[in-house]
Parts: sequence; structure tokens; C-alpha cells
Amino acid sequence: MRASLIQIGVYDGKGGESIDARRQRVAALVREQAGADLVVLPELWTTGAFAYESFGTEAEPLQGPTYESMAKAASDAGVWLHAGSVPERDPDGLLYNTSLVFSPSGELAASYRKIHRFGFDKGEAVLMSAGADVVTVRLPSTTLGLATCYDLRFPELFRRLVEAGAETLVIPAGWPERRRSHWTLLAQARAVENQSYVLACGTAGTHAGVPQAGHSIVVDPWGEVLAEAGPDEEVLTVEFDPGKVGVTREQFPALKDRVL
Ligand SMILES: NC(=O)CCC(=O)C(=O)O
Repeated sequence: MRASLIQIGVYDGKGGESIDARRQRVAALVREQAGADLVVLPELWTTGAFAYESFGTEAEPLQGPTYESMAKAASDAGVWLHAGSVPERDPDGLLYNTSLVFSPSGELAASYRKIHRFGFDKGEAVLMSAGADVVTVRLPSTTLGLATCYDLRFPELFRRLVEAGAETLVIPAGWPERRRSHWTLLAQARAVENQSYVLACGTAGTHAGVPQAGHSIVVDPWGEVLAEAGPDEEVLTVEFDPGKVGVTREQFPALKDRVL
């Protein structure tokens, strides 16, 4: 299976690109990944995950402009596309940090509203509502388990995903450089304890004054890092064998020893 993680640069500053221009640029990058099985984008790449003041102004209905352009890009490229997340405004006016997954024909296969909101009573934690559903997506060769950024710190969500059949944990993020060591450590921990692949795609650049870690990472079910990006905008491409999840779980059946 071939996956491409598109680590988009989201930058502050007057010379920065508009959201519409970024959407077009990202759609072109997705189209360039034709031949991959799965393409992954980061969290809130239209606004930036820390650009709290833009969440309300740039929020979209689920089937808004990002949905439309990513559905088309997925079908043009013929790939499964985890299109990262968008600030979604629901029909009641509530905001959610919502991930979208499209099939190679451009149909919405799943959406996931981030459950754990970041900010400790500020920022996302007060501006966005919390999702409640654990979401998996069946692909021909693996089952994806969906989580977003700060969710990475909550192992109980990942256990629920594995119980629901997940074998490949996909985590779009806007993780800050200041806590990069946690990012790498937690990505490996989630892979080892769940005997699953972890595909974690972050952003590059600096937005809302917060330098981003980049360093998107792919970890195998044994905890080995298969590929890791640098700090700048990059497409990280990796080939992996989805069958390794079953082999690992059979040869070292720790998941069967769960008591709680
Ligand atoms: N966007 C986020 O969820 C940020 C998470 C973060 O900075 C952290 O967990 O540390």
C-alpha cells in the first residue's frame, strides 16, 4: 500500500496565500499523488489549527468549498483521500473540527468530529464543540481509525478504534514545534500499544505566531519509524504492508491479554 502525507505549509504574514489559493494548491498536490492508495492532509490546513480568530469567519458547512474541491481532487487522482479537517459549522451554528475522508470516486466515505479539543478552557476548547463518535473507515486493504491532533494524547480513544477494527490510525495535526518530542513519542506509543500503523500528518510553517513541528511520521505496528518528514512543506511517501498488523498481533498477541 502506498500512502502520501502532504505536510502543508501554513504561514502568517501579508504575503501569505488566501484560503482559496491554498485550497487550489492543495488540490493540485493531491492530483499529483495519482497512483497512491491513500493521501493524507493535516488538521485545519485552511485556517491553521492555532488561528482561533479565523475559525468562526472561515467555518464551512460540511459540504462547503473544501469538501467540494477535495472530493474532486480525490476522484481526479483516483485515491482514497483523508482531507484533513475543516472548521465545520453545523445547521445549528455550532463549530466542529471535522475530518473528511473521500473514496477514489469522490464520495464522502466518513467524517469525524474531533473529540478532544485543545486549549484548556481557551481557543479550540471553547470555540469548537466536541465530537462524540468513534469513526473507522474500511478500505480494500486496511481499516482506518480516525483521530485528530490532541486526540493523540488520549490512548483510550485508540483502544476504542482498535476494538472497532482499526489497523491503520490516521492522525491529521497542527502540532507545535515546542512539543515535537511528544509528537514522535506518542505516535510510536500509539502504534506499539495498538499494534497498528500510525500515519500522522502535521503542518509546516508558522501561523498565529505558533511555529509548527512538521515532522509528519509513519510508524509500523512494531513501533519502527518507516518515514519521517523534515520541518518544511513536504510530501512524505511511504510503502507499507497492511498484512503486518495481523502478523504482529498473532506473533505477539498482547492485545488479547487486555483485562480492563
Ligand atoms: N491542534 C491541537 O490539537 C494541538 C495539540 C497540541 O498542541 C498538543 O497536544 O500538545
